[in-house]
Amino acid sequence: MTELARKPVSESAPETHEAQPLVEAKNLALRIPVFKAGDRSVRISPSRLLTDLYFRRTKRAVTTLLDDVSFRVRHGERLGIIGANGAGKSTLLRVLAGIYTPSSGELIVRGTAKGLFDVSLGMLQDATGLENIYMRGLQMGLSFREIRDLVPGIVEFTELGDAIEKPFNTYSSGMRLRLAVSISTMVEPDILLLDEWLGAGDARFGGKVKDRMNALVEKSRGLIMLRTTKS
Ligand SMILES: Nc1ncnc2c1ncn2[C@@H]1O[C@H](COP(=O)(O)OP(=O)(O)OP(=O)(O)O)[C@@H](O)[C@H]1O
Repeated sequence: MTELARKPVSESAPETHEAQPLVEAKNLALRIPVFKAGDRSVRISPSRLLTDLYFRRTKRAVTTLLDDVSFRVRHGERLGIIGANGAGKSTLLRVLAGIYTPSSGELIVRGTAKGLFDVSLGMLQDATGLENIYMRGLQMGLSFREIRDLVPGIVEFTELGDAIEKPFNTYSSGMRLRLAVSISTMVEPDILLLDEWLGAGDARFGGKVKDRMNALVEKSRGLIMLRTTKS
């Protein structure tokens, strides 16, 4: 396995040559250390020490979430990744979106790869809906001016009205979902990463979300979508 690099994933996405794949993953692996609750404690009880010694437990375990994953996605292609619960599908999307850096292997992403998954991730509980729009927009690489231009459309889509000025932690779960989905769909990525098809809120809002997602799918140059198998 080659030591990795998520090769320059240019956010300012130069027009890529259509002959080049949008995504090239070669032998990707992701290994992360897993801490047990007691690992960070300075107190070690004698019984805990003896148990760890008996089972020959090392202090830090490393778990392999992805191993030897290779694939390509070309312009116009739609790739479905099917696997059982816990197979590593969402983890793979997070690697493609740049949230996790692979431990080894090679990943080339030509263009912007953004996902409609973990939609509520990164919301600031004490900040208002509007402030969260700005925060998430900046995290997505947009400028203040770009966000400001997008705000009216986002706010309208949420149908939150004046509540957009209220703190996120005062929102109902349906309101949170509306805001999160509206923010997550505000930019059109080149490569769209979908974790199952999102069902959002009530039936009417769910219909709006479906329409918006269909539009994003049509505009994207490539699509990677997850589906969980039953067993
Ligand atoms: N940050 C983490 N630390 C430790 N283990 C993790 C972490 N994230 C995921 N895992 C583990 O990695 C495995 C893969 O998780 P992942 O969420 O990618 O699976 P999935 O295929 O998307 O599952 P599902 O269909 O249930 O959503 C699981 O066993 C999960 O417990």
